[in-house]
Amino acid sequence: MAAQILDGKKIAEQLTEIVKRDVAKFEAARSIKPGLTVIIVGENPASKVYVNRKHKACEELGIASEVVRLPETTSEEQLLQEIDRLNSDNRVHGILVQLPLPKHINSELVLERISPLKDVDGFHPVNVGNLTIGKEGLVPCTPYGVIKMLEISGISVEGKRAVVLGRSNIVGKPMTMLLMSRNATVTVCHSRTKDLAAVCREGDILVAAIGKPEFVTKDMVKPGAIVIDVGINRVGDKLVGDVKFDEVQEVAGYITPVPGGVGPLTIGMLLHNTLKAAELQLEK
Ligand SMILES: Nc1nc2c(c(=O)[nH]1)N[C@@H](CN(C=O)c1ccc(C(=O)N[C@@H](CCC(=O)O)C(=O)O)cc1)CN2
Repeated sequence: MAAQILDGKKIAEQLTEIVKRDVAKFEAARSIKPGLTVIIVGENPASKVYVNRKHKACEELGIASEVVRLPETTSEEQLLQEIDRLNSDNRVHGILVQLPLPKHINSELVLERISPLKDVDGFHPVNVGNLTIGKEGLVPCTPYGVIKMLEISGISVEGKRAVVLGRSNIVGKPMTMLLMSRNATVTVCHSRTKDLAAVCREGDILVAAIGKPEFVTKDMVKPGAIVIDVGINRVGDKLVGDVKFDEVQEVAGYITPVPGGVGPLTIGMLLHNTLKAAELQLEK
């Protein structure tokens, strides 16, 4: 029997409704609007689309949104100064620097400059450290979106064998922590793992985040498994995930498509994090 498709667009709409209600409650109680500032450097066409979507989503939810557009020639120092300015502006609760940055700018340095309390991407070492010790404050949006997708779909990870394919700081590692703290037994595998297919086949849950188009094939999936595809790869004019959808859906129990799977939840989680950041700053 073909897998049940987890429809990210529908689930993201449900998530947006929840965040919208929470933002309204916050504003009524505090008389403050949560505020997000997104910085984009350069003219990357996909980045421009994502930044516009974030701005629009904020407007729809009652979050104050500002986009700082800087030219490709912006120096690292100028960008750091802009972050310093936003760090000390108390109307700005969340700061996000859209990635990728131009090659002459050190992304790590830039992301570490954002105040951990305003780091709505959850990429700052302080937030990474908190997640590692089981304190979920500002959590990276994509893996957090996967968890919300499973929760909203009524799928529990408790006690399940989960395999995370990919060990990036942005997805693989935080995904592992989030699954582990929800009592899944997690194996992380990557490009150097021996007998990768056999390891992947152990997963009741398989999260593919390796950044290789259609890498996961049918023989790598346990029958009935929950297959979450985090990959977004452009191949020619087509968008494909890390999973070979057509053949894997024949064996999986649940599967996320690309597009229309995990991607749409990323922006919902960003809005959730913006509200969370505003709450954290008011607690201080
Ligand atoms: N600072 C950050 N930069 C980037 C992040 C991030 O989380 N923080 N992630 C990506 C871009 N991104 C959000 O910024 C993002 C990517 C994809 C989607 C999405 O909804 N994808 C759709 C397909 C969209 C399309 O047609 O192009 C899907 O998967 O269905 C949302 C947000 C890199 N930079």
